[in-house]
Amino acid sequence: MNDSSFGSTVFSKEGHVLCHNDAAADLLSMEGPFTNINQMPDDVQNTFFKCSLEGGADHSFGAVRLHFQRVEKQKEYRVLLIVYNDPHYFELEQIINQSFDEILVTDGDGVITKVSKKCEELYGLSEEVLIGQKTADLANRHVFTPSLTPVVQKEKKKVSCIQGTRTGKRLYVIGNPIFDDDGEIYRIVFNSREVSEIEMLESRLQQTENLLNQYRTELRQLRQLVSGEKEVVYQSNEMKEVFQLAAKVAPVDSTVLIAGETGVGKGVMARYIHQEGNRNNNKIIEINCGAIPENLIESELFGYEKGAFTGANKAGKKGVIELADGGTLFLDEVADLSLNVQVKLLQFLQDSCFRRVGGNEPIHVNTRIIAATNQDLPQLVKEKKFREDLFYRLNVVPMMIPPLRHRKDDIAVLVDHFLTQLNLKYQMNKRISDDVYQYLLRYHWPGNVRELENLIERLVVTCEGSKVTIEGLPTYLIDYKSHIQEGIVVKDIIPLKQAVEDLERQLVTQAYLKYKNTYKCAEALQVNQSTVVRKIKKYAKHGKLKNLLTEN
Ligand SMILES: Nc1ncnc2c1ncn2[C@@H]1O[C@H](COP(=O)(O)OP(=O)(O)OP(=O)(O)O)[C@@H](O)[C@H]1O
Repeated sequence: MNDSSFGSTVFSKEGHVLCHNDAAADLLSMEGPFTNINQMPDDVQNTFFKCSLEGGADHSFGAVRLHFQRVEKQKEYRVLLIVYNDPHYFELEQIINQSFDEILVTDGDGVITKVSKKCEELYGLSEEVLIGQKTADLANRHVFTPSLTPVVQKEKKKVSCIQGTRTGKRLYVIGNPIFDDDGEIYRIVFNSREVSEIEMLESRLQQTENLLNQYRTELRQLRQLVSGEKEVVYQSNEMKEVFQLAAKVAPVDSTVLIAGETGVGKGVMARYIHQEGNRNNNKIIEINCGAIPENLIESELFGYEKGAFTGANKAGKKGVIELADGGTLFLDEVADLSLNVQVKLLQFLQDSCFRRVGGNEPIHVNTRIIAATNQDLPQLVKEKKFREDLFYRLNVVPMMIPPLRHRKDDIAVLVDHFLTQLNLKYQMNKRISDDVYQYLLRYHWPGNVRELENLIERLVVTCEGSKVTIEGLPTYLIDYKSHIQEGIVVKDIIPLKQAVEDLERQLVTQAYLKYKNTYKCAEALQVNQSTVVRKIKKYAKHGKLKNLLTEN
């Protein structure tokens, strides 16, 4: 006890000094040996009595700190006084004891030099009992097993394990070596935490993450509502494939030609590609080539020099190709461009440079082009209404967005998405009944996603109550269902296989007679174009189809 740099005194509960070391007398500036608490200053005595009542007390005495601790000894108790002359040590002691983890420190040989108060809870042994013991002996006595000390000593780095304790707890323990100047282990610090606590923290973390995701979604929806920016949702395998392609083309500068019926989401896709690409710090400019009069579209695209034509801005004007420099230009309805403008666009795509209307100077820009059309461009090329060379230039990466009726798996997610947005927008909480979903799934959606979006808005706004039911549906949706159900009239009983083939042949032949184009047939029959080609081959061996194909 006399070797310690701390002052230590042990009292009986009545205040008799049972023993003390020299440092205690030194630090308290008292003549030793002292025999009773009443020989000490009043404030020290008061702290002693406070400790007796409460089990522990701290006190500052001049430059030193006193720490009283009540130690239960069978039927009586004793009070231990520890005097620190180093306030930092006292502070460290407090920090260790406040730590959420149990902290146990050994020397390089595994002899415990320090433990935090939590040890009693985890191992069922007090600080006084544990200090001075070897972790290997404690492991042998199953106070905790296995001992991590030999592993840290061997590995000489941070290691961890799961320990069991004699109190029946499971601990996650991390052992960290501390080295002296010679690179030898001088201390090992172990941090232990109950596994159930970790599991509880994990589950809390999970709950917090879920909440965070929910807030993120709400924030994104609110942002979209405020900025008008639209989110893209899809579920079908068809759209998954389209988006995989979009993810591949987004980071490169290749020109993309997006084909698809009106309202399928070609504009949405163009914005998605721009947003996911490297140009998203710059803007995407969208222009509907079909909505601008033919005599204006050239100057709109390429700009004009001052005095280029009567009525022009005196200073001249930049066109959208120039304005989108560094970003993306989305040419919607590209098939509507006149042949003259097509030539100029082709030149730009080849050289990345153009001349303004009325200008001679070539202007170089770095603008990515994404084009879209709902027309059959190869057919327009055949009819010489669209330049073949421009078609190939635009069609570097072709992308086809299927009509909604060919990807019915998207309908439910789109409905939910629009419903959430509209509920947010109109501060409502409307839901859609299951039978309404069935009608929505059956319908053929000629106006595609746009039509669906508009219908949902109409239903949300006009339906009474919190649920949209079939009574609120427009009659064309209800009638469409009955049309499908009535379908084909059976007059006679024939083998099913033969009936199916007959019907298939008739439908394929009629469709091909009408459209003379496999893509249009596929659309009318609501199957893939490859299926139409296969069926035509199958049924063309004889009959009308054979004649038709030989005529062509
Ligand atoms: N996958 C989707 N997720 C969410 N909204 C979509 C999706 N696809 C389309 N929409 C919505 O449908 C509407 C029509 O989309 P968009 O204007 O992009 O179609 P489009 O094919 O470019 O039509 P058009 O041929 O008439 O120009 C828009 O309001 C768009 O936000």
